Amino acid sequence: MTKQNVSDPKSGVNSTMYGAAVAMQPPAPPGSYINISRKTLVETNGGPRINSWVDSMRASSPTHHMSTFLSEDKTSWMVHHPSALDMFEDIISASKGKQIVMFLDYDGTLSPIVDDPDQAFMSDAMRGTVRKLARYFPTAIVSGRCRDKVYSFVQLAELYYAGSHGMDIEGPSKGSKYKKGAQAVLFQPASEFLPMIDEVYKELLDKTKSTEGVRVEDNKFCVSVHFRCVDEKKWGELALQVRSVLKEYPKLRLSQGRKVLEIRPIIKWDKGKALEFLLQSLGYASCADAFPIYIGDDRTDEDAFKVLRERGQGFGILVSKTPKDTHASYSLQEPSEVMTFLRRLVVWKRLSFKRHPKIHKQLEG
Ligand SMILES: O=P(O)(O)OC[C@H]1O[C@H](O[C@H]2O[C@H](CO)[C@@H](O)[C@H](O)[C@H]2O)[C@H](O)[C@@H](O)[C@@H]1O
Repeated sequence: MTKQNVSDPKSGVNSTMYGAAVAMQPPAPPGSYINISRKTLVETNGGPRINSWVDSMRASSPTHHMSTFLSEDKTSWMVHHPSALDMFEDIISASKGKQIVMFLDYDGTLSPIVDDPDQAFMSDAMRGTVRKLARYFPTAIVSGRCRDKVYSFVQLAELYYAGSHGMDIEGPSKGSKYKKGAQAVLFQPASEFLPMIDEVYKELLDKTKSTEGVRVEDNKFCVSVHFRCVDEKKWGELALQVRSVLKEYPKLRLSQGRKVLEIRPIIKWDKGKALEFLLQSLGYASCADAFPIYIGDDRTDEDAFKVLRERGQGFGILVSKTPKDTHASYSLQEPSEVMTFLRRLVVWKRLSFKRHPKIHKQLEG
């Protein structure tokens, strides 16, 4: 899959671009992701670059089924990103002697993707599984959504939450029961951008109101413009509307998720930084102690997968039915497989506690 490192001298933002974000590039291959650079954002006025926006919008959430991929592509994908269920024993043995710390994305990982973002509920079975998981492992939800919103879906007070793509982090009110010295957490590195984000949210609402099916979501430190329900013929029009707002805001950047344009501050903070921050807050700054497992389905989760690869610590697991360009080590196909994987972790831990009942009692208490 095509992949380019792009440095924008204007904003100083370096972004990895996959596929068609640069003008006149061929369309991105299925399954790749795009960050639209500020250059593309501000230096053009319609024409071919809007076409590349539309290409990248198309590539952000491919509809291709696994059966449409060449068999060598599928084989190569499964060799390089095998199922985390098939590799469960290997994952466990790699974690030996370390505390597993769980990081879970929300949409597309714990809840299925649906048309209406307000209806993306997780099942009671998934909630029960995550509750049990958090009994045995420090667990954080890391989401692009506003923290309050994702909390209202998950409803588990014992978890850590990182909302707005990691720009709004809060720990459980009672603190961590896993590690002495874990700090109480509330961290909002983009708070100075709140008035700007609020302004942009309102402008985007106004500017896009004529486009049927568009949905603008206020995620507190970032804004999502959903085009899942917008007719594909209108994507160019929507791209123009969004660009006309954003060109006035050099301190904001645009990236893409699954049928969504994500607008956020250009600060160097993302889900990967949030993961590192949470590990440190939990008292696991040293790689020797902790084994992080991050499960996510989206472009923004790649920042966290990349951090784990670079640190050589733990693993990333990509939730996807189709081959994608990813820094994750393993794959799971859909939220139901995520639930199975989490349940196996719980069962494995319970069994190991049976062999060490004293530790079990301490944790349960
Ligand atoms: O980091 P996440 O928890 O995965 O959040 C990323 C975005 O997720 C939501 O949008 C996605 O899910 C919606 C509901 O299934 C779907 O309609 C939409 O097309 C997807 O992009 C959420 O609404 C966004 O605000 C998040 O940024």
